[in-house]
Amino acid sequence: MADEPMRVAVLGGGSFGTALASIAADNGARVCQWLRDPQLVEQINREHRNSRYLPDYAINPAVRASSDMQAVLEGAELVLVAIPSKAFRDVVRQARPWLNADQILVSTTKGIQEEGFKLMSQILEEETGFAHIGVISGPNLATEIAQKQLTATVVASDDALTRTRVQQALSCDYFRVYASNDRYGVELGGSLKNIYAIAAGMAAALGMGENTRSMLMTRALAEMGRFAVSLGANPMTFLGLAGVGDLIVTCSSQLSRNYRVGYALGQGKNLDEAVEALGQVAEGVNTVRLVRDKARKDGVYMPLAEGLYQVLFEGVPAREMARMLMRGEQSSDVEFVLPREAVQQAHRRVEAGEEKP
Ligand SMILES: NC(=O)C1=CN([C@@H]2O[C@H](COP(=O)(O)OP(=O)(O)OC[C@H]3O[C@@H](n4cnc5c(N)ncnc54)[C@H](O)[C@@H]3O)[C@@H](O)[C@H]2O)C=CC1
Ligand SMILES: O=C(CO)COP(=O)(O)O
Repeated sequence: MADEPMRVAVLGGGSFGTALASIAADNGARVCQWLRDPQLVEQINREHRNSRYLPDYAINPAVRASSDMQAVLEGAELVLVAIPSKAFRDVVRQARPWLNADQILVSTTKGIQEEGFKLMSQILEEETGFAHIGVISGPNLATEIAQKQLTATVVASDDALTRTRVQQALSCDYFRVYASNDRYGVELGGSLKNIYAIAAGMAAALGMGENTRSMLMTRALAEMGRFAVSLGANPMTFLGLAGVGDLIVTCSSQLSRNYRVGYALGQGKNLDEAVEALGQVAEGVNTVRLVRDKARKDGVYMPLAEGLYQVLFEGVPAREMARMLMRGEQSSDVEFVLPREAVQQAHRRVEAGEEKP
């Protein structure tokens, strides 16, 4: 059986689902991709192109597209779910009758469900109760993958079979798959970085420079780590591709939709116009709201998420927010080395005259 090509199903006809389907087919797998739009199905099968979400790139002709979910899922060993977070649970429910416990189910979606603050692989688990569940996340701009730019991702699961099968299905000469057993941390990193990509796009549109971008990205990492700790997650995972790696790419590239939404806002568009002009999903818009609310509720200090929320939803001008953030409390560089509270206490003591030079 070792020589049999792996059977891979991809749910989702957007840019990432399409890019992943093509990688797996390049790697010799038998790939079926499910999408709703029959015209796009027809185009993928006939022209090997997805003009709606990934124009200008050739899809491996071996990818078969279909809007028949049952046909796509039956017999699949690996199922990649590349559906925006808002529709993720609905689509998994639709798929449920044709899923079975031997299959490996992997979310590729970087978003959070509002009810219960659930990540997508938790939804896979809840809806199926199966054991082989994982996520992939990392610096993976779909357009660059479609160009076969050298790229790496992380597969995260506490199930070794899931990690190994995903590595077998997707690793090829332009795509490298690293393994992690911290599913929650990897998935959380992928969702959180979208917030800061919006902020980085906005800063760029306002003419802010590379020092600013660097400050933003590094402080974003500090804030993400703080949030992870508050949720009992391991902040060390953010040192990898799914944390720092994804933060770098999405805070630096116009190919990131979150960055582009931020850029449009920085140019003076309102949120509805910016999202409308994009025509694709920018998960960070919803994530910033959910994370800001949760941080407030749990008492986690997240000034960047709070600031971005106020710009997006409260009408605070971005430049004004940047000024306020620069005048925020004096803080620690790496809080795992010097705790933030120690910096604040030292300030209080000096200001109270308790510490003389
Ligand atoms: N595009 C990228 O570069 C990357 C995207 N991702 C993640 O992948 C996830 C999927 O996004 P993309 O493919 O990029 O999105 P996209 O915006 O390119 O496409 C979304 C796809 O989902 C479909 N869809 C939406 N609602 C649906 C529903 N109710 N039923 C069936 N299909 C539905 C749309 O028709 C479309 O085919 C996102 O959460 C994103 O964070 C992750 C890494 C890279
Ligand atoms: O997650 C991504 C790249 O790793 C894609 O980012 P956008 O969703 O901002 O396009």
